[in-house]
Formats: sequence, C-alpha cells, structure tokens
Amino acid sequence: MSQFSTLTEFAHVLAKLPDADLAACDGAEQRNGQLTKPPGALGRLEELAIWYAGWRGSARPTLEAPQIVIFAGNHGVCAQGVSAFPSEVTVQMVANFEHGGAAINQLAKAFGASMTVHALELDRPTEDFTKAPAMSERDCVTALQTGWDAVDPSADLLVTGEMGIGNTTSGAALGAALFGGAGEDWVGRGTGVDDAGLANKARVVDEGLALHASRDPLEILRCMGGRELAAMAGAIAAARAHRIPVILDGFICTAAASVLEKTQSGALDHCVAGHLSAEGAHGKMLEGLGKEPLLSLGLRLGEGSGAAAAIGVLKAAVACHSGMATFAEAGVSDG
Ligand SMILES: O=C(O)c1ccc[n+]([C@@H]2O[C@H](COP(=O)([O-])O)[C@@H](O)[C@H]2O)c1
Ligand SMILES: Cc1cc2nc[nH]c2cc1C
Repeated sequence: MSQFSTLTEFAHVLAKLPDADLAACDGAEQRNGQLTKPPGALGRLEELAIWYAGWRGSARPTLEAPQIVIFAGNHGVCAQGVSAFPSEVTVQMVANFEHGGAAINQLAKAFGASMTVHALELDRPTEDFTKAPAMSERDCVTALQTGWDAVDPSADLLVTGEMGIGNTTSGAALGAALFGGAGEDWVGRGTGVDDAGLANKARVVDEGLALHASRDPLEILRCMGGRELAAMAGAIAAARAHRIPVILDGFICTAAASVLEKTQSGALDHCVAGHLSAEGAHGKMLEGLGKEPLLSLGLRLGEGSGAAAAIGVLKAAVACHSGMATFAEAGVSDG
C-alpha cells in the first residue's frame, strides 16, 4: 500500500523504489556457470534467470505464483472515429473475461496464473483528448492507485493487460509525446482500421499533441492516456516495490510503462518485454526503452495475451536455472 494523492507525489514514490539484489544476481551468475551445459548454451534463458533471481532476492528462485491483472477503460476520443469497434465492446469484453471466455482466460489457465479484472468507471469515459485533458489529476491518481492496489504482494511475477476500445490512439499519443515524432510515426491499425482510419488517427494524435504542450511524462499520461493505462503504470510501479518482476505486454502496456521510464530513468529495470506486437510502432517504442521482446508471434490482441504467452519462457528459464544439476552434483566432466 502506498499513499500518493498527486502526480508529483507519485513521481517521488517512483524515485524511491528498490533496486535488484546484487548479491542474489552474483549468486545466480555463479550457479549458472556450474550447471550441466556448455557455457551460454541456454542463450537468453540464462540472462533471464539471473535477472529474475536479482529481483526475487534469491540465487535459486522459484516461479510459482504468476499474477495477471487486466484493467479496462473507456475513451472519449472514440468520438473521433478512431476504432474499428464501438466503445460498448469494452464492457462486453469485461463480462467475457469474468465468464472465462477470452483468450487471456485460457492463457492464464495454460500457464497457471491467477487473473483479476478491474473495470475502471466504464460508464464515465475519459474526455476526448483533442478537446480537453483526458483525465483530471484526481482521476489519473485514482487510476494509478487502483493499479497499485491490484498487485498481490505474494505474487512472484506480474503481467499487466488492458481492454479499452480506442486505446491504441492514446498509446500512439503517448509514444509521440514521450519519444518524439508526429502522429503518423506512432499510429497503427489497432483493431483493424483502414487507410483512411489510420490517417484520421494520425490527425487526432497531432491535434492532441498541439493542445497538450506539457512534456512532463505524468502530465502526458493525464492529458492523453486513459484510466487503464494509468492503472497499468501504477501496478508496474507497485510490483517493483514488492520486488515482483513484470512481463510487459503489447503497444498500450508498453506506452503506459514508458511513462514510468521517462519519469524516472531505470524505473523499468524489473520489466522484460514479453512480445513484439503487430501494432506498427511497438518495435520503435521497445527500442526507445532498450528492451528486446521475448516473442514475436504477430499478436495484436492486448488484454495481456503476449505477456502471458511469455510466462512460459520465463518459467522455462527459472526451472532450468533452479532445477538443473551442477557438474559436480551430476559427475559430469566440465570443459
Ligand atoms: O496490445 C497491443 O499491441 C494491441 C494492439 C492492437 C489492439 N489492441 C487491443 O485493441 C483495443 C484497442 O484498439 P483500437 O483500435 O480500439 O484502438 C484494446 O482493447 C487493445 O487491448 C492491443
Ligand atoms: C473483440 C475484442 C477483444 C479484445 N481484447 C482486447 N482488445 C480487444 C478488442 C476487441 C474488439
């Protein structure tokens, strides 16, 4: 539980979050060197296991309690015709999550993750950001706090996902405002808009950038983000406070996470990129964060799906690291 009642206070919380445990990292690195395999033969799985060990504070960690949190929000900017789907799909999909019928339900089950869904005032969409700030400071802080409180301190891995018709436009606006460039550099087809729809999204983002001049990352989140993006940012920050590593999902999740990194450099050191989304600018955003995605499967679903698929990769890394025999234990001659 953390208390912050303004965006400035949230920035102060971010500045004080803990770092990885270097002794655990060193211990994990040493153990990795003794396991029955040629050095480096498990490739990136080795690096992942050591990173995970550092955040969990144990040279031989376990990964048994992954948590998936899904946040849903509605967007006033949908009035600009930015999505291929109507806004009511957001609340309908929340019901689908609650009844177990969505892709993320099956992925959670497949990888043994708990899952919670948080609908964020769906009947009170954010403002259309071409006309006004998307959220008041109070609304933005409330969403950050909801995200913070949604994290189970006993989880040992967190995936944050979202559902929000129109939110690829918010993600693109955040991308442009945080990393530079114009609307056309950051918009993609989202749920499937055509060429005219894509051009319209670029126009909408450009209007937002012109109206909201502040380049303070948390102000950018408030003015052009959405409740589900703020909640993901709050959850990712809370995970760090609890030393819970995070797998980032696609374009919208990464945009929300980028707000943290731009507020406090290094704020995403406890996060890996789960996958490369088919949403056009996701790769550029990940490059801007210096993150290499674990998977590239052409997913563009959101709702935490790509990150959930990557739980399997991280489980593989930790299982090998913590379960394998050393050369000495197995009586295998080393090189
Ligand atoms: O995560 C992604 O990379 C991603 C890419 C494209 C679409 N989505 C999902 O589609 C919805 C937003 O698309 P749109 O076209 O309504 O802006 C939202 O519910 C997201 O979860 C998600
Ligand atoms: C059906 C549907 C499911 C989704 N899940 C995440 N975003 C979504 C958008 C739509 C349109």
